Amino acid sequence: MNNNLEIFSYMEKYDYEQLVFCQDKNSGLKAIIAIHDTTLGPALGGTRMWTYDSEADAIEDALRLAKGMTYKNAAAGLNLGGGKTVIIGDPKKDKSPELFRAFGRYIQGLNGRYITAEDVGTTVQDMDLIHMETDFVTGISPEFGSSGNPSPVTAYGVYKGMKAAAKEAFGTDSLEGKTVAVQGVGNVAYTMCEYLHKEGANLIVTDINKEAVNRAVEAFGAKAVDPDDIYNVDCDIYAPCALGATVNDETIPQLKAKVIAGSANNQLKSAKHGDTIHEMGIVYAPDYVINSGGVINVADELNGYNKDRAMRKVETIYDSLLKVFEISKRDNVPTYVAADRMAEERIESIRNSRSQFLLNGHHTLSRRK
Ligand SMILES: NC(=O)c1ccc[n+]([C@@H]2O[C@H](COP(=O)([O-])OP(=O)(O)OC[C@H]3O[C@@H](n4cnc5c(N)ncnc54)[C@H](O)[C@@H]3O)[C@@H](O)[C@H]2O)c1
Ligand SMILES: CC(C)C[C@H](N)C(=O)O
Repeated sequence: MNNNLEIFSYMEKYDYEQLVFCQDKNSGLKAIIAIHDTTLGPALGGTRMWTYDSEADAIEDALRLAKGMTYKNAAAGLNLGGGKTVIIGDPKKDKSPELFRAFGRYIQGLNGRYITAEDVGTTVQDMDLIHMETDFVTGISPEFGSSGNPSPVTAYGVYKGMKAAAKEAFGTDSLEGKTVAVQGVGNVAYTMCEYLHKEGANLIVTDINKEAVNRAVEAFGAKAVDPDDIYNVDCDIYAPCALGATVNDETIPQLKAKVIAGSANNQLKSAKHGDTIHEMGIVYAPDYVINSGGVINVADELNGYNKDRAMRKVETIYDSLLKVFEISKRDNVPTYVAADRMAEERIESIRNSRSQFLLNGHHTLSRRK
């Protein structure tokens, strides 16, 4: 999309269903809810709070992230569609109970077409405020019978997914003695490092936040490097766990890793970068498959949260990735294309199985009473 905001043509191109603008003067709420596809079920996706350079950037982010959730939820085998919200604002300064409650009322107005949860810049406490106005929110506090913060579960899924990628690249899924370069040791990556350390992996870490680095150095004996140096360190696995688009023209020539497996969303700057790393023989674990543990966990709340059941489902990320690698080899396509095929095939098969007429209260026969 460009700054001319050709919204409808963009929505048509990628087949978006709905874009909702939410404004509340009293609380300062400015939010955009994007619903991409609800073939599989209601759209579930987190709420990101971020300071955007322009409104166009915020709309584009909401749209891009919502489509990612359609693919993530489909690939994870969830009966959920894809959506996402961005709230324009600084999470350190602009939060208030009024803002999240106003936002909750907008979600309620969508009557279940969209269900939210945490994303970058929002917390369990924010979800609890939203919950005061709507039930269409997950990742709320455990005292409400909920699953709480999804990050540790995302971390477990990334760890399992990294093992699957290691199996593909090295012939064994053991990470003992492997060196993992971790970019960003925040909520997800810290717990991921715990699993890796326990298995005997060597860790190289970086973060723009010095405290986060020090914590990892102290707890796991990790080696610290400067943020710009993480790409060219000697390692087996590069784990992007901070921002998106870090696999790009500048970073790819520096990479020594044989595997890319981390939690960040939208790791490839563009599709061509997925093609390049494929040609180089790097095993890339597609981001939305490996980082789906959080959404799998919060989705479990919709059936009455059961932690064991959720964790068992998160473990299937290992097999999903093996399937992606198999499709990649079978069809001779990069793994990001293979993952898209896996997700699209599932959406299409459900769409087709739903073409049959079903009696409900909203069709023409209901007028005959
Ligand atoms: N939290 C979840 O459950 C979840 C689920 C799916 C995907 N993700 C994705 O995983 C990533 C990490 O999520 P999180 O919840 O751990 O976030 P977080 O904010 O807790 O951690 C990110 C860390 O990256 C650091 N960072 C930012 N820019 C950096 C840079 N240029 N170089 C090095 N470090 C940098 C930050 O200082 C922070 O410590 C995000 O991309 C998020 O979208 C998270
Ligand atoms: C529903 C949330 C747990 C989603 C999470 N923020 C993600 O990007 O997968």
